[in-house]
Amino acid sequence: MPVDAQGPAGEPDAAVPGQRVLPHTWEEARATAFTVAGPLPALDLALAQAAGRKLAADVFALQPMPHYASSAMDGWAVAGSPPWILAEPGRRLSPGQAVPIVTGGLLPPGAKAVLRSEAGLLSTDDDGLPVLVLGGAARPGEPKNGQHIRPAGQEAAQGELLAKAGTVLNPAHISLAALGGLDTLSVLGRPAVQLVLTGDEVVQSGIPAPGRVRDAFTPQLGGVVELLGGTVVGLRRAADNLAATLEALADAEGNPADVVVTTGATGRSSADFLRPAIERMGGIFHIDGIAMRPGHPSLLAEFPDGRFLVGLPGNPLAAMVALLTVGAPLLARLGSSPMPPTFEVACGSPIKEYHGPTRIVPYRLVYGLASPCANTDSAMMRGLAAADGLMVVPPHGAKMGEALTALGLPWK
Ligand SMILES: Nc1nc2c(c(=O)[nH]1)N[C@H]1C(S)=C(S)[C@@H](COP(=O)(O)OP(=O)(O)OC[C@H]3O[C@@H](n4cnc5c(N)ncnc54)[C@H](O)[C@@H]3O)O[C@H]1N2
Ligand code: MOO
Repeated sequence: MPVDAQGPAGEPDAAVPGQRVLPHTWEEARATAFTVAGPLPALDLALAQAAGRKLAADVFALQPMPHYASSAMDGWAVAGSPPWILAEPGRRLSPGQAVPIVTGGLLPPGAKAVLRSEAGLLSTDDDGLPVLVLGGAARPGEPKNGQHIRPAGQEAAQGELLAKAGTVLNPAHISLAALGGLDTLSVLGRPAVQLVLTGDEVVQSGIPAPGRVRDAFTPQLGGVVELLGGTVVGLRRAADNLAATLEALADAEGNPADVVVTTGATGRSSADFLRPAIERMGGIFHIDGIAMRPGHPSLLAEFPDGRFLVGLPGNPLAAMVALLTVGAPLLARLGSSPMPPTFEVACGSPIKEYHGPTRIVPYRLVYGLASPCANTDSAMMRGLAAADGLMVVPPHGAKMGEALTALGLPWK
C-alpha cells in the first residue's frame, strides 16, 4: 500500500489516476462520498412525471384560480328578484332575467347569484309567457347575492405562490400546478443508477447446488437505491472476466447513468475484475477500502465521463453496510439532499475490544438500549433483517450504556 497517497495533514489525497488511496475511516468514507460530487442540475418535467420529486424553484399561479367566475351548481344564473324572464344565453343579464347554467359554467355578466335547479320552477306569467320562479327545494332567502358563484381568483390570484422550492410534490401539488396553468415543473435532479451484479456462482431462483449461491441483491438492491434517492435505470450481470466487466460498466447510450452500483468482485483475487476494469477505463479511486468491518473492500471511483462507481462487496451484509456508508451520502449529494444524519444510541451490552477496524453492527432497540443483533457475519442477513439500525463500534469496544454513533436504515 503506497504511503505517497497521503497528504500533509494525514488525510487521503484527492484521487490521482493509477494511484491507490489509503483506506478511509468510516467517518472519512461518508464525508468523501458526500463531498466528492455536486448536486445534479435541476430539470423541467411534465406534470405527470413530477410527483414525488423535489421542487427546484417556487411555483406561482400563471392565472387567477379559478380564472373566470363560474357556477358552483347546475341551475340558473339570475339577476334581481323573482320571477325571472329567461334571457338569451351569452348576453348581459339585466335585473329580472335568468339564464340556464351548469356547474363550472361561465357566469354571464350582470349575474348576481345562481339558483339551484331544485330550487326553481319553470312556469308562465299572467300573460302566458315563460318565467322562472322559486319553488321546489328553495330555502328561505335563496338565492342570496353571490350564492353558488365561484369568483375568479377565489383560490389564488395570478402570480400568487402555490408551492415553495424544496417541496416534495404530492398528487395534490400536481393538480394545483395544472389548475394554476403550468405544464411543467422545475425539479431537483435525481441520480440515475445502473446496477451491475457480478458472480458466476450466483443463481436467481430455487435451491442452489453447493458452490452456487442465491442472488441476495437482485430482489431488493434497486428498492434500497430508490429509498436512498436514486432512480434505477437498469440492471446488468457481468460474468467474472475482464471483457464482461468492461462491457457491463460501459455507459448506456440513450439511458445514461450518474452512478453505477456494483456488487462483488471488489477483492484482489484472480476472479475479481472490478479494479482492473476501473483502471482500464481510466477511472480514479476516491475510496479504495474502508477501515470498517464488514465492508472493508468497498470502493468509490469516478470515470472520465463523470459517472461515479460505488463498489459493494459480494457478501450480502457487507454490501448493505457499504451501500449505507458510501452510496447513501453520494446519492444524497447528487440529489441535493443533506448528508444522511447520524444519531446516538446507548449501547445495550458490553462489547469487547477487537483487534481490527471499526465494526458496523446491526442493533435492535430493547428497552431503549441498542442491543447488538445475532447473526451479523458479513455473509449473513438475519441480523440486519431484525435490526432497527446500525451502530458504529470503535476497535476498543464499548461499555454498557455508552453512547455510540448510529445510522438509520432507509426502510425503517
Ligand atoms: N484474501 C482475502 N480474501 C478476502 C478478503 C481479504 O481481505 N483478503 N476480504 C473478504 C471480505 S471482507 C469480503 S467482503 C469479500 C469481498 O469479496 P468481493 O467483493 O470480491 O465479492 P466476491 O468475491 O464476488 O463474493 C464474495 C462473497 O459474496 C457472495 N456473493 C456475491 N454476489 C452475491 C449475490 N448477488 N448474492 C449473494 N451472495 C453473493 C459470493 O458468492 C461470495 O461468497 O472478500 C473476502 N475475501
Ligand atoms: O469486510 Mo467483508 O466486507 O467483512 O465481509
